[in-house]
Amino acid sequence: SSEKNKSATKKKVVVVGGGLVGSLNACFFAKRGFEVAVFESREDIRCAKTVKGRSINLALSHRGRQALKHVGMEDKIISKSIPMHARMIHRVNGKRSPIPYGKKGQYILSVGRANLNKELLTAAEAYPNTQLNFNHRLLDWSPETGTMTFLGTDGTEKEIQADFIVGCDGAFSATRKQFLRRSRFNYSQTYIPHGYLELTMPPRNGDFAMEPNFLHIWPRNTFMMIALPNLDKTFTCTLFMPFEEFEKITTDDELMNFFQKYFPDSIPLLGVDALKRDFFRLPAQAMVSVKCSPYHLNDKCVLMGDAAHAVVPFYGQGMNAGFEDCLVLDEILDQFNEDFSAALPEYTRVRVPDDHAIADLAMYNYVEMRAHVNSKYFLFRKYLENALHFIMPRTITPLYTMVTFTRTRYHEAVIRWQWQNKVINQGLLILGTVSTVGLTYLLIRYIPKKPSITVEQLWSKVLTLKWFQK
Ligand SMILES: Cc1cc2nc3c(=O)[nH]c(=O)nc-3n(C[C@H](O)[C@H](O)[C@H](O)COP(=O)(O)OP(=O)(O)OC[C@H]3O[C@@H](n4cnc5c(N)ncnc54)[C@H](O)[C@@H]3O)c2cc1C
Ligand SMILES: COc1ccc2c(c1)CN(c1nc(C(=O)N(C)c3cc(Cl)c(F)cc3C(=O)O)c(Cl)s1)C2
Repeated sequence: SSEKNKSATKKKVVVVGGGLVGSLNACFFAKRGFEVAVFESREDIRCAKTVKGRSINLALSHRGRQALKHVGMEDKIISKSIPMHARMIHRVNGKRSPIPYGKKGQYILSVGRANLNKELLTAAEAYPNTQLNFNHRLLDWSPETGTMTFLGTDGTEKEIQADFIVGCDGAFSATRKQFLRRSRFNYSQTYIPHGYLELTMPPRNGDFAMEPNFLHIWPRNTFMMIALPNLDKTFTCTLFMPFEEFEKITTDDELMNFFQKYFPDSIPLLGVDALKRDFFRLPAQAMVSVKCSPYHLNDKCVLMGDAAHAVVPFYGQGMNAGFEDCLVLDEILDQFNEDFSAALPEYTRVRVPDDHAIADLAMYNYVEMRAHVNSKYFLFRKYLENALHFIMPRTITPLYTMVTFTRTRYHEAVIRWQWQNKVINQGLLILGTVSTVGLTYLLIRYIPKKPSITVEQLWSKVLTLKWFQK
């Protein structure tokens, strides 16, 4: 039948990794009518109790929402998330200052990672032409034949044939191994000296312990803590600190002294016992930044999400960028009428500059936050940006607004931001010069022509004074 022929002509797409990007990509390819097979090394998290080791919740913003919208998932995900309209800056003295993200409709969403992953897996599975395989770890694959080798839980190896492979297997991607063996493949990875550790802030009297619709931040230069709300009225607090600092805190007393010094207001909210338990439960996790190019290999394979570009989390964009990858490839497949041999090089040409730009931005923000962002500076910068945006809305748009609330290509947002900084610096220079010249003019203009006292008179007064002092 034509249906049979249609599916027969459509390629068999294998998605490696059933994480956030892999499961969303499965929806994108299934929606296009491809035969999709997802292979995920972990067990089906929908049956598992909790997912350990990754950030428990994430900030979803415009780019990610647009991708979810394309496969009809936006409303379902939003219904299980909490809007954050502003940041709440916590100062050492306990004072808190809200800074709105923008105009009324501009907010970001706190979503639970496990729930998001489950919803996307279920959405992918709902397509008749999609098959999910858990407990299958990719060992290797052949660019020549498209043969893929997976390791099952029982230790047996399984070979399957793929027409097209989408590597969504995260920062330590196995799919990427084949790319690393080829000439002209560029790869770099950087571990930052900071680690992160998650603490849970329980509800207080049955309700959120802090205002729920905020991204809470305790900026302390080298240290920083942020807290995002969860549907169960808890907050997940993520503490960022150099590993060598984590290593210095080995006892309850050292922990309490540290929190008393840097995050005093959070102690009663976290609860002393819960803080001690959570802090020593798991070691701090590392954060790595991975950049590579090209993202495609012939017309056989493409890397997407963290497998292509793992970024440090200091812009809350990793998942949003990975989700936008799915949307960009889909737009290009439309442009090239699904001709992979033309679409894949175009995807690399378009997407590499943008994903490298967000990787650089996130690293830049990490260095900024660590170097000199304490509460005052953070507040000053945000007020200045928002004020300039208010005065000249079409000329000055804060960088985080372009990154978080628009689909301005990441590398274009950086170019625009650099240009804006030049304009602001020149503006400040002109302002400085004009006010100096103006002030000097006023001084000269209004200082009395005829001095009320001559130099001789002034000198004789000085001598008299000196004489009195003897
Ligand atoms: C502390 C922290 C906070 C963050 N906060 C945010 C945020 O606020 N907003 C945001 O947008 N992003 C955030 N991120 C980034 C976000 O978590 C990642 O960008 C996102 O998870 C990438 O999704 P992915 O599917 O590409 O990779 P992953 O989520 O890593 O999924 C990869 C999947 O592939 C599987 N896999 C791995 N190897 C194999 C193999 N060989 N065979 C088969 N399967 C395999 C893994 O089991 C996993 O399920 C944060 C990250 C961290 C660490
Ligand atoms: C779950 O773990 C994590 C870890 C880090 C993040 C998130 C979730 C979500 N993050 C977001 N960052 C921005 C942003 O653009 N900037 C510049 C900020 C960057 C930092 Cl580091 C910060 F603390 C506040 C802002 C801010 O402006 O609020 C958003 Cl907008 S959301 C960072």
